[in-house]
Amino acid sequence: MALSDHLISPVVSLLTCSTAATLLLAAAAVTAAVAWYLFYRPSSQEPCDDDWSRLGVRFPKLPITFFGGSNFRLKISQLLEQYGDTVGLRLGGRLWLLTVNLDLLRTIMVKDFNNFVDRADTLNSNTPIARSLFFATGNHWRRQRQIVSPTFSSGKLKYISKTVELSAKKLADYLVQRAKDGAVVPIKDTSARYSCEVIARIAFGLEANFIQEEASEFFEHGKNMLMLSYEGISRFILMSMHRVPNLVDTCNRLFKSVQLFDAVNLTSNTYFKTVLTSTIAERKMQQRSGKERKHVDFLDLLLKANEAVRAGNPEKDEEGNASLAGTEGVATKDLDDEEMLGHSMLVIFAGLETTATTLQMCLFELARYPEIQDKVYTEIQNVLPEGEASPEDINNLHYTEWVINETLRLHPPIPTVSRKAKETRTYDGITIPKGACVMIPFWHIVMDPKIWPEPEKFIPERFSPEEKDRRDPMAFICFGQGPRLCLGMCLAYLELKQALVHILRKVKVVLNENTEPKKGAGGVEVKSSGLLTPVKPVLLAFELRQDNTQTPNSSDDTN
Ligand code: HEM
Repeated sequence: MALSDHLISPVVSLLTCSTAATLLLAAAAVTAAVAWYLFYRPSSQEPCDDDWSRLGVRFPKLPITFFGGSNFRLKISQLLEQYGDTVGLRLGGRLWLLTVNLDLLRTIMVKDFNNFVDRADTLNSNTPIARSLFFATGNHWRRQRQIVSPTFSSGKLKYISKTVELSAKKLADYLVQRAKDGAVVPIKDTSARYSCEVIARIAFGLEANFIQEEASEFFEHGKNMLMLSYEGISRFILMSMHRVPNLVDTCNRLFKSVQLFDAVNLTSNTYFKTVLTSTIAERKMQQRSGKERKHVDFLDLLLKANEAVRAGNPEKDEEGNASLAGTEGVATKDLDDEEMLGHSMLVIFAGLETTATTLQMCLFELARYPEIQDKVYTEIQNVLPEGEASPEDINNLHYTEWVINETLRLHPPIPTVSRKAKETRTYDGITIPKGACVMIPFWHIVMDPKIWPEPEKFIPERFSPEEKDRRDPMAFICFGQGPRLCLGMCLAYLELKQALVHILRKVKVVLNENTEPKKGAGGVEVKSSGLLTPVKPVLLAFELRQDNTQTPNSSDDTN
């Protein structure tokens, strides 16, 4: 299911501190057991619902459950195999349309976007992040997206490119050191430190040094901002109680109104509120005094964009506007302090895990396929053999980008997204009723052999211009699609390419007897749902590429 369904679904929202967590976890487990007994028994043979039959959609006659040994991905694949590319379901008391039909997805995500602006769930939280772009609905989303989109455009990236590069060099130096030590590297943690450092620096201008530093409050709170650990229980309860009408919506309203449960870790919320509130206030004062800062960051850009809205002249930017094409409404009110805070926290949350997972899996694939790594290295040597990598140089790394895309195809960090229908609509005989949710499993689309021959193989050339022209663009939607596309896509490519340039110039990434997986042992086994997570932490080894015996000094902090 969607990120919001898996990670922040109502019951994930249950817990905010460890004592309460233990009690509530126990209560949730008992509730789940009772619910399981009352609403779903594996022996039950009676049809669970036929709502979808009059809507022109095929649907399973027996209740669907994701428990009792089944796993989410497998179940979804079985359903699609059995019923075709579009299947009607009832889960958590809601109607869900599961579809991998690319024409229908184009209609939902792009052509008729105005009827599918919202994702399936909002965040059960009373903290600022719950009001941010990812979780906003309808006109609240439109207004925020219009204000923040121009600040994330590729044109604006030139302001922050040098700052990203600084962290990429530090990452490479760190790996050189590990190569000299002969140590294996828990690459997810290292990649997460890199992406978190980049965000702290480019988003808020903070003097972050997370790559080398063992303990960092910002990094720890960034990783733990949302209560991910209760994901399993939330799914268990929601998926099982399919017969309770409007269960999810009722839980959402209840948990939010009683204020007992919060999907956000409140300690992390307080930490970020303190750090970010003072940073925002300081920056506002600087802007009022007309002082120009040496290094521009996203906060500066956001304050300017907000000021423009207040002055009645919202920023225009070809990408920002294009990303809102086909939507209604214009931003007439600037972001208030709470919204600024929420947006800042969202950038940390949305940018940290996704980019770190992609870098982790990309380095693993390069270690697994040394000949592909050699090609990336050769391209880097040809395009920018040494010195600084400007955004233009980075744009010319075509093969490197194919490798990143192939990594995203095989390992999409967010494997599923969702949409919710505002009104009832019929497309080609399929009716999606008002309030129904659409489940879009990317990982299923990107493994379809009709679209991607030999889908399990890592073949970067699939993304050459000729191959791309032959394919429906909806077949590769790992950043989403339409006006609600990932806001940080250009930034993610910049971060990933800068990291690869500086790492591969200095070291080779390899698998050996001490790595996880070991050399020749095949792929990485991942957990079946939610954000893409390997079952065992991936450990990679690095070898010096040339004379890197000197103590690294390339990353002197010039900020
Ligand atoms: C490889 C890295 C990344 C991947 C694969 C990724 C993927 C996604 C996906 C699938 C969505 C949902 C799109 C949809 O519903 O159509 C999304 C939304 C979003 N992403 Fe990313 N993302 C990445 C990096 C980032 C970064 C670096 C940032 C910001 C710093 C970011 C900020 C956001 C935001 C704010 C949204 C919500 C957009 C909205 O609702 O309007 N993402 N991302």
